[in-house]
Amino acid sequence: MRAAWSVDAVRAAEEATGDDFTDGALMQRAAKGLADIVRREVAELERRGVTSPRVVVLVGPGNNGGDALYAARDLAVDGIECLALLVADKAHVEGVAAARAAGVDVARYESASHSGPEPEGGGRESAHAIAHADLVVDGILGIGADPGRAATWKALADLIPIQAFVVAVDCPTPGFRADITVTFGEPKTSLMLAPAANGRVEVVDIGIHLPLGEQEAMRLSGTHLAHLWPVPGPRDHKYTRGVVGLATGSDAFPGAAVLGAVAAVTTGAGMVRYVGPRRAEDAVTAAAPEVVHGSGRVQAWVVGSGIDGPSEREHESDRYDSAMAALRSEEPVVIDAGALTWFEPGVRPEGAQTVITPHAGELATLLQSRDIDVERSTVEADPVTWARRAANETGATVLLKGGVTVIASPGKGPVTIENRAPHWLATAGTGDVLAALLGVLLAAGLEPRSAAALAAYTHGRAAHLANPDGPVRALDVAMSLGRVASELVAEQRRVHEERRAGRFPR
Ligand SMILES: NC(=O)C1=CN([C@@H]2O[C@H](COP(=O)(O)OP(=O)(O)OC[C@H]3O[C@@H](n4cnc5c(N)ncnc54)[C@H](OP(=O)(O)O)[C@@H]3O)[C@@H](O)[C@H]2O)[C@@H](O)CC1
Ligand SMILES: Nc1ncnc2c1ncn2[C@@H]1O[C@H](COP(=O)(O)OP(=O)(O)O)[C@@H](O)[C@H]1O
Repeated sequence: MRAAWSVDAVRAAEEATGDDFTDGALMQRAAKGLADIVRREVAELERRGVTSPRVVVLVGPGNNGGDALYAARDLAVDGIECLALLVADKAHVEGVAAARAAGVDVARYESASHSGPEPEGGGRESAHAIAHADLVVDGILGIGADPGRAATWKALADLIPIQAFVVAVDCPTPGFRADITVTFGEPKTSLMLAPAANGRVEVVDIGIHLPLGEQEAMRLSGTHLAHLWPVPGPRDHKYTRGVVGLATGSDAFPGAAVLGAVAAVTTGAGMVRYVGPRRAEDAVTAAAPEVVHGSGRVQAWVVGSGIDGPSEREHESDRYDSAMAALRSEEPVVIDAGALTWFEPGVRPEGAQTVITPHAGELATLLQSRDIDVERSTVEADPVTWARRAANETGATVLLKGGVTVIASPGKGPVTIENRAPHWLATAGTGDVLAALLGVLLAAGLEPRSAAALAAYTHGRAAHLANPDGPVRALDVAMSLGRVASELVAEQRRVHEERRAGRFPR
């Protein structure tokens, strides 16, 4: 499991040390840890044949720039030359002085829009220095970054050569990429939310430690998740394994029913029941003859994929009636797509397990319907806060879909983040597959939070397996679920055998 803390919690812990955190021991420790890692990477570049790697340190206006300047000083003391470029209209004054005193070449970046004074004795440097760097330290913005104003330095990010190694200080400046992010104290949630931008995250101990249990977010390891996969035993039969009911698809969108049915059958449900209009039934039978039609006893329902919620409700169609009946059932329910617009207070029986699977736009609409003023873009900018808010407003477990999936349950506990899915998964129909997969896991008896975490992880792995590093279609993701399940079961077995052999599993 990986844990991450909120920026507020990290700042509070730093303040609680009583350190003068603009220039005290914490910053010196952060700078030393950063310099150690840059030194190691410079040596690695040399080992790979880059002679005297050119190191450029980009220095922003706040303490993040301070860390970078002190690290440049530590490197200079060790004989590693670097150019520190001040890219904002102010810079950490003591850091500039310390770096210069150690022989660092401190210059102002000349095309930055600024009115600030020249550093004493310092020159000006242009884009050329960045464009020829072998290693760039991004010390522009850290946890004080205001992403709303982050376009300021986008042009600098574009100057960094593709082959240059980039080390981000604490977290990458918005719009910058990093090969390594050197973060201080504890990992921050923002690093989990943008895994592609961070590269590898290395945590430098600066003497602050936040208690486990108070983390804001966590990501479960593949091994942990593999152990959640339900495996049938000798006494099982199809009903004990779990029957999932699908109230999905419509005359307008029969494909959603097909995708969900194929996903549910392939995932390994004990049985799949389908309830929907004739056209969708026929399509489901053609694609998945294992599916049983008509209502009946189930252990979990999936409701809403491929349903136009407002229009079905207005026409009070049979489709609406059968899906509403499923939505009102005592069994665990996954509420997806169109059915999210029917999820009003009181629709689900008190205490019944509910998982909702909105994307950011659907989550905003759901909250607006409950008089909460929020837009899609607001949710996208802070998915953790809004997933939590929705869980507490609705009493449901929220699986918020997107480039990174955030899972929140009612209460104050940490959210679970799943950030390993390939971005090729962003294609129509994959949400229908996910909802059905999740329904199967609930029907097998997993509790909502574990089922949601396992479903999001399995979904991403299935996309990868379907076509590694390339485009996927939703049907292929659905068809890959059975093979992912067998990989997870193999992982369970491997760990079990290692334990039996007395070896501690990896
Ligand atoms: N706290 C500690 O104990 C420790 C902290 N440490 C280090 O400090 C870092 C946090 O430092 P920080 O608080 O100074 O914030 P930082 O990220 O440097 O940015 C603030 C400056 O940027 C500006 N600005 C922001 N967004 C902008 C934008 N989009 N576009 C333009 N300007 C923007 C903002 O301007 P303002 O909003 O004030 O106008 C302000 O000037 C942390 O990540 C870690 O590296 C370590 O030393 C360990 C101990
Ligand atoms: N950029 C992305 N990277 C990885 N996965 C993504 C990305 N964008 C969306 N997804 C995933 O793709 C699926 C899309 O679901 P959804 O938006 O409901 O589409 P549909 O309704 O067409 O099936 C979700 O599982 C979501 O988490």
